[in-house]
Amino acid sequence: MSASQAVDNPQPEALAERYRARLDDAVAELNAWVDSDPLSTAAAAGRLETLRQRLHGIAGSAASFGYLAVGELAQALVAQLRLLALLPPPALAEWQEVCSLVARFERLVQQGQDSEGLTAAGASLPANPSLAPIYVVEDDLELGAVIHERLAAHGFSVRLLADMPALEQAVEQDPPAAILIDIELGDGRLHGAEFAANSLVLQSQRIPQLFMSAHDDWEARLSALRAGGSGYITKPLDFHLLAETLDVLIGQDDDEPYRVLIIDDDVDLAELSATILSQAGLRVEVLNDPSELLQVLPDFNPEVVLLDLLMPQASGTEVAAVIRQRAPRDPIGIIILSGTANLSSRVESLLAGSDAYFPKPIDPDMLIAAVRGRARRARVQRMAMARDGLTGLNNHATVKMQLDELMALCERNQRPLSVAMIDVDHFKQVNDRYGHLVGDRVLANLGRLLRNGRRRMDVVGRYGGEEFIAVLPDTPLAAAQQVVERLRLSFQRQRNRGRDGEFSVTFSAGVALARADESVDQLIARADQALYGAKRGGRNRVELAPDAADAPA
Ligand SMILES: Nc1nc2c(ncn2[C@@H]2O[C@H](COP(=O)(O)OP(=O)(O)OP(=O)(O)O)[C@@H](O)[C@H]2O)c(=O)[nH]1
Repeated sequence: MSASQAVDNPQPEALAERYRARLDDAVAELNAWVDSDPLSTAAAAGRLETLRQRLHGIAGSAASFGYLAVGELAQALVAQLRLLALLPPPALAEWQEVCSLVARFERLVQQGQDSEGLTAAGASLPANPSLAPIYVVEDDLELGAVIHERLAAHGFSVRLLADMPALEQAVEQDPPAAILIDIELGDGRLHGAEFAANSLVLQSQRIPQLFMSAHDDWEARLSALRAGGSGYITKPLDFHLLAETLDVLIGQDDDEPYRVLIIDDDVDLAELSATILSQAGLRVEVLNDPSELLQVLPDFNPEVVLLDLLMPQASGTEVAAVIRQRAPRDPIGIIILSGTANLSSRVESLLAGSDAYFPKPIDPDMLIAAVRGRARRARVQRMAMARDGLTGLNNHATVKMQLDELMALCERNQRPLSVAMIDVDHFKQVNDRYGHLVGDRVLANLGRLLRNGRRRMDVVGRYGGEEFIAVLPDTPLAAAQQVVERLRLSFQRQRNRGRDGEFSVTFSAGVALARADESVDQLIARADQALYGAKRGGRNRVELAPDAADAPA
């Protein structure tokens, strides 16, 4: 295979078969080794190390193929072989333990799978071309294919790469949304992390990196951290946890500069602070008269306001109080700068709602750090307030506000806009049969699918309970229908884990095209009407609301 090639992804059934053959080979090799009286041969140490590595690979991958107990036993064998290698021969008691573990390993392999393994469903989800892919570097190709399959079922588009040079090349050609690297590539225990740490290509890009490893030790975690890893996940992989971790890593990717409003009657000082902050990459607006505050706040919507304490029109303390009164729940940061070291004015300004009080002159680095830190926190908190806690999607109020803005924009530009209301089918039965937590997970999966399946300009949100909304600007009805159909098929293929096995869930959807002069509520009501039609028509389908041309008069 050439360095830049992505790995072809074999069918899951073939993979399962291949994995079983790999286990059988390992059993045969272990038995041959035990029979060869290894304690007395000179080449024993080398062979033992090869076997140990082989078992280590199995320990990391077996659970993903449904051999949970085999994986656990392989782990125990690895530890026992390590011990054997350390002790001076003949370590008879340890050797007997190895023999008994090998016999148990063989029995477990013969018993077959004991947990959820690889199946065909979900293997061929359509990749969403508008979503930047996740690059996965895994030289155990079977495990790589499982990761590919599982992440695809969670709505990610995945590209599998066999080694780090292939990753570098792929990243240069087409940067991914995130990278998942097996830390133990090739022969080295930390090769993946070491390569990443020394790779100019990877270090020069700000792509989130996540490392996976069969080890959970300090050295491995530290090397992943030093390589720039933002996450570390252990094998056997919990794919839900992996998907959630990737969600967080990808969600952190926010390039929009922080916004700072400076209010200071001293024009020169205000300009100085503005220059320092602009050069640090922040967006800055300056007001020399605080009475203009209420006009500027809604449009500029800063994350931080930097206030002078003593101004002729109003004190910084009063301005801080007005900002807090105007929106008591808004986590906007307020920093007061003052030449006076007077304790009572400091206390007063903090009581009025400011977050920090710094004496002038403030050191530029200190100013940047203070503003950035508060801006980041304000942005994260604002995002959390605008989002639904379970799915991470926009909540009801936010999505309606965004729909309102997008409808106005599309109408101004004479572009079509479609809205889809999506409702999980028979969701009550899911809760009743598998429990609320499993139901929550189904909703979270649908949320992820919608988020990952959308184009940049689309807005998706959780409208309530098990109902979701997708707003598709610049999209006529037929195209919207196709988008929602694709999502419907993907969702139906997702496999969810319940206490008595796997199950799949479907949704119904109604799609409506916005009419001129229609309100947000009217548009949503028509999409809801179409959704009702889809439910009545048997569920697991997408219905269209009649558009203007053939709508009843
Ligand atoms: N687990 C979980 N369940 C929820 C959540 N929000 C709403 N539900 C449940 O979703 C179910 C919705 O049930 P129904 O409105 O009767 O509809 P349905 O069973 O989905 O049936 P159809 O929509 O007619 O296909 C109710 O049992 C709610 O309790 C949530 O956040 N988590």
